[in-house]
Amino acid sequence: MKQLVLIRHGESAWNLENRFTGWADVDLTPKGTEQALAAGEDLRKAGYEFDVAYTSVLRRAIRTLWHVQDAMDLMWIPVVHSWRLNERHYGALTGLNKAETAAEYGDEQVHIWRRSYDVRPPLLETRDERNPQHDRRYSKLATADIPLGECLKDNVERVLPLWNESIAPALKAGKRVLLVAHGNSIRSLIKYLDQVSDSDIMEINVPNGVPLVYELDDNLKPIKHFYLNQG
Ligand SMILES: O=C(O)[C@H](O)COP(=O)(O)O
Repeated sequence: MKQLVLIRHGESAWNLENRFTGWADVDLTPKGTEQALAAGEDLRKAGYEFDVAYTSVLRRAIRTLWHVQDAMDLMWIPVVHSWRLNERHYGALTGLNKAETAAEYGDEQVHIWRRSYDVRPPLLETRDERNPQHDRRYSKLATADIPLGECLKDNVERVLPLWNESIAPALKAGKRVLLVAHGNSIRSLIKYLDQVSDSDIMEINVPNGVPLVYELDDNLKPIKHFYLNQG
């Protein structure tokens, strides 16, 4: 049996302010820090161990992972940081308040932007200061790989190369994998692992800071999955 645990970062400043976040690099709130530490404590008490961790290049996920590693006394394990695990890029919606945007464009439009599988949000202009091309951490990426706005389908296509080239081989080699990422990069993995349909994935939401345990067979097909300490 192969073990993969997925954790969405703890509450961020913009989760609290109800703002579209995407690739904006906001930090955890005090509650987010508590959620991250509690996730680590719960995993430790339940006897989980990890051999390698994966996270994004965004601080809310990285700091969540740090707290989990700290609570588990696992600060020494190797960590892979990949832009491929970043949140879905929210394009020109980045930074806007979700309720105010719904009041302006309607609940239905905002639901489509937030949950449809293949409708992108309005894209950023190339010259927009929120364009990741201006950020040094993405300087080694091909321009074509740097998004100006993504739908979940784009996010799935960005996550899967990391899965195929690094995460799946680690699992197949018997490593117990901890992955701390974001609501939509985790939904992308759930969609792939459980072969969720394009319409059913719209109903799946991932809570902040609650470990989602996957037990996989030797071919990495899910045997079962469950949220730790959620019944
Ligand atoms: O990027 C964001 O705003 C959130 O992390 C996820 O947003 P969503 O719930 O609108 O997909």
